[in-house]
This record gives sequence, C-alpha cells and structure tokens, in this order.
Amino acid sequence: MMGHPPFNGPAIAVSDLRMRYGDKDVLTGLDLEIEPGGVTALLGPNGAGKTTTIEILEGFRARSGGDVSVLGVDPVHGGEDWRARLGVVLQEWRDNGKWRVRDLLRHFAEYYRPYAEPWGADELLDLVGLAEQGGQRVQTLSGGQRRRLDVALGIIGKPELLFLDEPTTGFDPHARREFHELIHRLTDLDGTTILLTTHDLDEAEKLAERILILAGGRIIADGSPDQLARAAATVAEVSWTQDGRRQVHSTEDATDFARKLLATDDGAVSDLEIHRASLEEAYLTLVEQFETGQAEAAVDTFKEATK
Ligand SMILES: Nc1ncnc2c1ncn2[C@@H]1O[C@H](COP(=O)(O)OP(=O)(O)OP(=O)(O)O)[C@@H](O)[C@H]1O
Repeated sequence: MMGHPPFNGPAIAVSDLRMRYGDKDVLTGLDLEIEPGGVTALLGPNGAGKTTTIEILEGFRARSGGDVSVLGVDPVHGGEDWRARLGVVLQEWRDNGKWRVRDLLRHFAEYYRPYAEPWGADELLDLVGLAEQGGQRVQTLSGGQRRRLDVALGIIGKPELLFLDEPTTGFDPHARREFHELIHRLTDLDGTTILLTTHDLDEAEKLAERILILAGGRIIADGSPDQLARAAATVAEVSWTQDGRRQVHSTEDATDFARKLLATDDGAVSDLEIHRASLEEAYLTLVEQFETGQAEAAVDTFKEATK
C-alpha cells in the first residue's frame, strides 16, 4: 500500500535551535511549533537566518545545537520515505534548462511513486498555470514561469509539508495573485502545511494565518497578522530634525518621549512629528533598526505579540 498513516503531532517542532558558521552565531535559540495545516510565513531582514532555518528543517544543513522534529522525524536522520513527504522550493534555480517542461515533471514524479501517487504532469501544469508551456524547453520560460515550474516540482509528490523559500520573487502582480490562489487551493483541498519565507509583509498578511519574524538569531514576533498589527499600533514613531539630521524613535509613550526630548533640546529640535505605525511600517522600521545595529529597540516593537 502506498502512503503512510496520518501523523498526529506538530508538523514542525523546534526547541533551542542554534546555528553557528565559523565564529558567527546566526540562530541563537529558536523555539517554534507549527501544527498541521495552514500557512505560516517566516519574515526577517536579509541575513537573519531564514534560509538557514528552512534548510535545517529540510535536512539539507546540519545544525549546531537544539532539537528539531519535522513530521515526527529528526531531519538529520530522515530517510527517503520522510523526504518524499516534504515539498521543497529553494531560492535558487537548479539548472534543468534543456528539459522540456512536461518531461521534467514526469521525470521528477517517478521519484515519488514508491511513496505516494504524484500529480499527473498535465493536471499539475494546469494547476500552476503552465498548461501552454508543457512542450517548451525550460530555458525558454520567463522568470515567473520558471518559478511556477519550481513550485510545480515542489508539490508534485503531494507533500504533507511544503517549504517555499521566497516563492514569488520575480513575479508580476498577476502571477503573484495566481500564485496566492494556488497556495489557498493547496491548503484548502489537501490540507498541506506550508512554511514560506518572504520579504513582502503584504504577501505574508494575504497568505498566512501566522507570521513569524526572525531577527537577531531568534523569533521576535509570532502571531496572526491581526495580533501583530495590534502590537505594532501600540508603538508610535516620533521623528524630528536635529543638527540637520532626521531622527526616528519608536516608543509606546510618545507624549512622554516628546516632552523629554524638548525639555533638553535647547531649541535644536525641529519638525517634530508623531505617527502611529501600521504593521508594514513597524516591520520596515524593525528591519532598518537591525541593519543599523539597534537590535533591542527592534525587538521591543513586537514583544507584546510574542509568546
Ligand atoms: N554556508 C555558510 N557559511 C557561512 N556563513 C553562512 C553560510 N550560509 C549562510 N551564512 C550566513 O548566515 C547568515 C544567515 O543567512 P541566511 O541565508 O540563512 O539568511 P536569510 O534570512 O535567508 O537572508 P536573505 O533574506 O538575504 O535570503 C548570513 O549572514 C549569511 O552570510
């Protein structure tokens, strides 16, 4: 018999995950549990460790420390049968340029056949919006079409758990919307659990029931888009000009901050503004704070939404 008994535990369970490259700590104690079904988005500034985390979960990268379980298995010990239950869409295109699209899908489908009934090539081409391109060589596809083919290859084995690393990079707005519909179909029809990384907060809000923000080596925000938006709205942004430079500070008590700022400024502060942040703004501020070395201020922004 093909397939495997349904798995009852969390799709992903991570405890105190650590990753160090040389003398650089990238993950410093990441805790995470994801129940089966639904879409979770992992966001974070460049270099935060999103790809590293996903690659550890996929079993492509050995971790430095901590416990990890993916579909009940430690990825370090995951065999072919475990791997066949995962779908993986990596950031980088693996070169299969000379293959024709339909042939490539058929070729990959064979790999899954011992473990599951894969998608038929034509059915899948329809699903990802490449019905017209089945006979083309991969190298003649546009960037967005290649990315759809990546997604097709990732889901061809009808995975229980799908990892998507920046899946919509290079998509035009139309392709992006179609891709979002595809993700909804996968979760609605098949109950697939999806973990995706993105830089696009708007995309995360549209697709995910849960958003995780990774920064400074750990998860600093974890909640529904709504919960994060509410946490962000408690923070106001105070901006002003001083010594010819624009300054910005995030605070929960803008009035108090402004009073203190003006009390000691000797008239040097001008153009004072107070603005309550939207989720997107709060996220962009966070990324900026990380990039300019103000990690603690960034962590504070979302602390109320983090368990
Ligand atoms: N094989 C490696 N050897 C050494 N350092 C690495 C290696 N892979 C990643 N890093 C470093 O680890 C950090 C995290 O990288 P990672 O690719 O996981 O981040 P990311 O959040 O996915 O970034 P991006 O948003 O830019 O894709 C970066 O500083 C990167 O330079």
